[in-house]
Amino acid sequence: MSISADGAAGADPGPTSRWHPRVPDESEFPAVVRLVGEALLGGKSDAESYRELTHLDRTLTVFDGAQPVGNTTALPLTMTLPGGARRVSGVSAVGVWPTYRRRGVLSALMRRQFADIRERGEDVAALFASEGAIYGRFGYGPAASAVSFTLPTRETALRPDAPRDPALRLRLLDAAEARKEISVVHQAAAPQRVGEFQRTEAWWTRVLHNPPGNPFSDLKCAVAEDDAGPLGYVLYRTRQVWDDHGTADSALRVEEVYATAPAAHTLLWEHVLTRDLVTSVTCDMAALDDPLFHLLADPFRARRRHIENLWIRLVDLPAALERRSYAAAVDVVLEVADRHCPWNAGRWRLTADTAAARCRPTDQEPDIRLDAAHLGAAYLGGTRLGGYLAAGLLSEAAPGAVQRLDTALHRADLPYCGNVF
Ligand SMILES: CC(=O)SCCNC(=O)CCNC(=O)[C@H](O)C(C)(C)COP(=O)(O)OP(=O)(O)OC[C@H]1O[C@@H](n2cnc3c(N)ncnc32)[C@H](O)[C@@H]1OP(=O)(O)O
Repeated sequence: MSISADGAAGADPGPTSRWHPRVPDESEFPAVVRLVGEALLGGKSDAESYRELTHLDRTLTVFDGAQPVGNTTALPLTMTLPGGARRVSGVSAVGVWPTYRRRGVLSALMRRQFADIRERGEDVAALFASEGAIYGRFGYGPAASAVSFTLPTRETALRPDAPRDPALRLRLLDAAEARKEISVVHQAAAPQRVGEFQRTEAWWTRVLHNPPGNPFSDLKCAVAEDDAGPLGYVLYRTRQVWDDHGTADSALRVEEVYATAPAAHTLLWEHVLTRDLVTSVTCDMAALDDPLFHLLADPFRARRRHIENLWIRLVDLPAALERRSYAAAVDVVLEVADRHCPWNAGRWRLTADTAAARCRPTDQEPDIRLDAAHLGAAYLGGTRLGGYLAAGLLSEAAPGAVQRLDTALHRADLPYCGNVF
């Protein structure tokens, strides 16, 4: 029996599992789409839009006869990580047919997927979880948080000393027309934030899609630019509303803001906050440390709600720890429990400084005993191992070892991914 991050010691869906995941073929894909749509209670178009993004050879499906009963895929994402951008497996489209749940289908899929990811030479997997209780047992840890928020426009203003540049201009256009310009801004902004990934054409098609039946307008885009070109953009939708007295009460929903200069950021937010007829601006997802929260004259006016963002899994633990950058020197022996990637389990000596890192097997006594999920949570620098220590979920034999490791893993920015996958 092994310990796991969720404290459970459940059934091990090892090679004796009755489920044998395999790559589906093109003719089977429509049934896979239906399975994922049904499991996630998503609309048909939701699931279908995955086809463009899905690489069949990175998809695994469990069949019972001809019927697909479980699925997962690993999207190839070039994600910004501490240490630079590299290929990450973006795990998505996870679903089990409702009459097959709790019979080990997901466990069989996860186990096979980890082996495939490792074989491809990718050391980190990332996902957005539908529920918090699913992925800890598989060695994923909650690595990033985000906020959604609402701003009542009549009570909201930006600080007078917010950076403003008279050389900047703003253009409002249909989002599809702006595709090329804004992709350049996004490409430049993504490396600045741990957790963001570079968007392919298929991703842009998905981001700029206008779903039928949406009560909000088609996507609009405001681009902030100077003579050298675009420096930022905001994508948003509006909904025209008149209250019972015939007074304008319209809503504006910000889908995303990316800027490579602080003054562009100010200009874009001032644009959405001052659109005529709008009384409330909402944003479904933003980084916890989005510059906007510092720029508001009264930050209390932003009604914020905490939401979960990326979960991270170190599939090849020594490779992932060696490829990471560190904020301070550390020399620590870790004893890692890993039920689903047994090649990670055991003792590792991590020796790192701000220039390089080395992670090798050792038989030295451990300083910290923890689960692979704890290292996944801490990997992006947004979750402190000290929290798990305080909760009694990991232990340290050498006093201060967790604090030293947290210091080395520290990042000045908070991790965030602006694209749910
Ligand atoms: C990255 C993404 O795509 S996120 C989307 C995830 N998908 C969904 O939420 C769709 C709806 N749910 C489902 O399709 C399924 O219930 C799944 C995929 C969450 C789980 O699939 P199952 O085949 O039932 O999981 P499986 O039987 O392998 O369970 C493994 C273990 O996880 C536990 N578990 C599975 N799902 C959950 C859950 N939602 N909450 C709590 N525990 C869970 C099981 O009890 C079992 O525990 P044990 O090891 O202690 O016995």
